[in-house]
Amino acid sequence: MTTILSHGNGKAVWVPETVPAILERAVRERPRDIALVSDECELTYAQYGDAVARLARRLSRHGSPGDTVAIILPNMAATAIAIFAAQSAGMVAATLNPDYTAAELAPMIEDSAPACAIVACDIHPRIAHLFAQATEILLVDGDAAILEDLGIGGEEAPAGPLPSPSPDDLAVLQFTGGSTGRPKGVELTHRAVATNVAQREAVLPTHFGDERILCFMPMFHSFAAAMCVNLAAYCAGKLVILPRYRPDWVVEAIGGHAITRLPAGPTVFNGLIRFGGLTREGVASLRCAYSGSAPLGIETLAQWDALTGVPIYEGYGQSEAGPILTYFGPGMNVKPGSVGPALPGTEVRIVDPENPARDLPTGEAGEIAARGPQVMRGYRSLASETRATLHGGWLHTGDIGMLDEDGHLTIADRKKDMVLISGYNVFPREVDEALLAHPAVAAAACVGVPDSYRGERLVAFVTPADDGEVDAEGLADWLAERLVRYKRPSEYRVLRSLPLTAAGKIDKQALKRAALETPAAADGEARHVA
Ligand SMILES: Nc1ncnc2c1ncn2[C@@H]1O[C@H](COP(=O)(O)OP(=O)(O)OP(=O)(O)O)[C@@H](O)[C@H]1O
Repeated sequence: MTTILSHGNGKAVWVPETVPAILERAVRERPRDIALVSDECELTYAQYGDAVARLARRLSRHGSPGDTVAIILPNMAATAIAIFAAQSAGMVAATLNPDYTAAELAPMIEDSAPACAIVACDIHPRIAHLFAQATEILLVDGDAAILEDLGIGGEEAPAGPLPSPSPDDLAVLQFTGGSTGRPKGVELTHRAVATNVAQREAVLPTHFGDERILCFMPMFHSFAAAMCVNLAAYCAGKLVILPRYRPDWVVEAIGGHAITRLPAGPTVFNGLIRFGGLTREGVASLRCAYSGSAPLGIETLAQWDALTGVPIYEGYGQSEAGPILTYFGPGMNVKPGSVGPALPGTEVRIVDPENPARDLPTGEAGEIAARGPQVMRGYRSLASETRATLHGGWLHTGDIGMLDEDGHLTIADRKKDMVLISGYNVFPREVDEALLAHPAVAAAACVGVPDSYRGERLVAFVTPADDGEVDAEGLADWLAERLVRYKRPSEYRVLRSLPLTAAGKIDKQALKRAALETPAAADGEARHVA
């Protein structure tokens, strides 16, 4: 059975009840269309569906519905196949970052307690000891090898259908990006994930059977799972998978595959602008780009627009929310710096961070709370964190933001990144934006560190644009014209590049650690100005 989700301007979209149903529709309606393209393979929807069914059968032999399947693969077609296969077998897909060290993966594997693990051959030797004896390990030596192993394209008859999981069963165990601490395992049901795909569709409609989507964002992360893997299957589009982000590969793939949709994080848009290989003609096939997972600078948006003319729609969410809560879409009055209105079926409130029962008025900054079908069931094995995050169906996001009179949300910062200087709340993101607007700055991030006099102070990290020079005094003068004194950093450090998390966000934890070290730290040159 399918249901209809009504949307602001009256359009109705299909709401799948489970995640496998998304792929099943594409297989049924577009069997001969190309579904997946990677370095090693090109699969039609019929072959994609067949590969998923065969792998699901194999997984079912080694585990039961409700068991977890750990998927530790780089970006490749097998990753998408493995996710759908686990879910089609009624099991729970847990995608883990293949670049993590064994020590980083250990707690996630312990929390997942996987019945099966699908692991890349070259990664396996260094993590083999983390799995329990009973875990069945399927090794993957490239897309071509796994497809051959599954018998895809051979003479064998296609595998028959599998029993469907129910909407309230768990579909995904999604580990958070770890930007603010140890990654937490978020439990999402089929209903949460499948409804969230339809909610996104209601705001950002696709053309069924006529989309080409580029995937270079890490597939283990919730953004790529939603905006690449599930989005492509929902619209029966072609998913072109790159092993990772490299600006020249991205530019080449956009032209070579006539890509229509480009999901990316802000650091990618920045990188592509600076790469210099983008032309209007080169991106003529793009209908739009999607930004999410971290703040898109107003400056980046303006530069991208001037260079390409392609709209970027920005949204906001977190792994705990299926993962999307808000998005701008075509036909909306897009306001730079804002992340759009709540998706249909989603409520967003701003509450007092000290007293979550108290709503704050329009325009006032407070903690973002959200409610909707996409919200998680809870964190795996972290009952007290779950109780602290979910109250009566409301997800307390740990992000600070405000709503305007149109119901559009603006993110000020993460609660954990907010800094208290001489009794004033300072959002480092506002200072980052002001620094980014300086023509000599390519990237900027400020972090708070303890200060015996002011309580906390800000340390700014910047990278120079085009390998030029950034002058700390110049930056201080620039900010003096734009920000009140207490918001200005007390120290500036210049780095060749800013550290990124595995999900491609600026790693503020690493910067905090660097800020606490002696000023003449590692990679950069430190200059005190106040
Ligand atoms: N458009 C956006 N603008 C600003 N911040 C965003 C945006 N989209 C997402 N974010 C940030 O990313 C967070 C969600 O990221 P994710 O679920 O990957 O985990 P993480 O927060 O990076 O890691 P952890 O929860 O482990 O610290 C949000 O809570 C928010 O802080």
